[in-house]
Amino acid sequence: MVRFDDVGLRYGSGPAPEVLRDVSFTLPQGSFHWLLGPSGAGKSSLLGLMHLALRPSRGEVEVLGQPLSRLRRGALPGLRRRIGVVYQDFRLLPHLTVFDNVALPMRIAGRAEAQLRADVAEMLRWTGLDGKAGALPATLSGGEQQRVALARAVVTRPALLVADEPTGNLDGAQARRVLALLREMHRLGTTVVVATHAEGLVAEHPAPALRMSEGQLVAHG
Ligand SMILES: Nc1ncnc2c1ncn2[C@@H]1O[C@H](COP(=O)(O)OP(=O)(O)OP(=O)(O)O)[C@@H](O)[C@H]1O
Repeated sequence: MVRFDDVGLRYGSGPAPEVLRDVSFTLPQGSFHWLLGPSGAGKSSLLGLMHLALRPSRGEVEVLGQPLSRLRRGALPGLRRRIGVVYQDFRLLPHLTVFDNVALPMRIAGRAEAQLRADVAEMLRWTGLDGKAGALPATLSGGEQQRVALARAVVTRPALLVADEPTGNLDGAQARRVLALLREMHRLGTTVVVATHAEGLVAEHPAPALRMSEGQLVAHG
């Protein structure tokens, strides 16, 4: 479950204006939501709060049942590990192979190498990348890189998956494929939030949406 209660966010200190204002909503565990709104509306900022990269300037953010204001500092890494993130710009590590990029969160979590190999191999099959395990990111197409980013985000089977424009640079077929994988994660029980400008894709996959405008939530349903 994700709950925002009267959340405001301002970057930096001082009198900068809030980029998010009075944002309140609840996403039930296991739900799928689109996050919509024009460029600059605050979608990435909202997702940053959701995956705990940012802290609200006011209000309460509760993620996976944990209100952040009451979270012990030492509990933050463990909570973060239960959240998968697909970044707008992929953020793959260029010197690591596809396999090692996908394995990274499992290695950070201290998983045994034998178990990890099976899970990463399964994830590469699932995303249609099994022939690319040894490739470096720079040798892949945009769609392939996007699928590596997705495989890395879900390999630890996160309870919450947050995706920022995951079909941004993809053609229609690639975009549909990435979306099918996100819907499959949702079917398996993960709470999924997808920020997008791709209204065509949204029309093809009707689901509840959070709609942002100028830092405020203007529709939820
Ligand atoms: N690191 C930052 N420091 C200062 N201001 C920022 C920062 N990141 C975003 N902003 C500002 O916050 C506002 C919301 O930006 P945000 O990236 O959340 O919007 P968005 O809806 O995700 O846009 P897009 O669809 O173009 O990705 C914008 O005015 C932006 O300039």
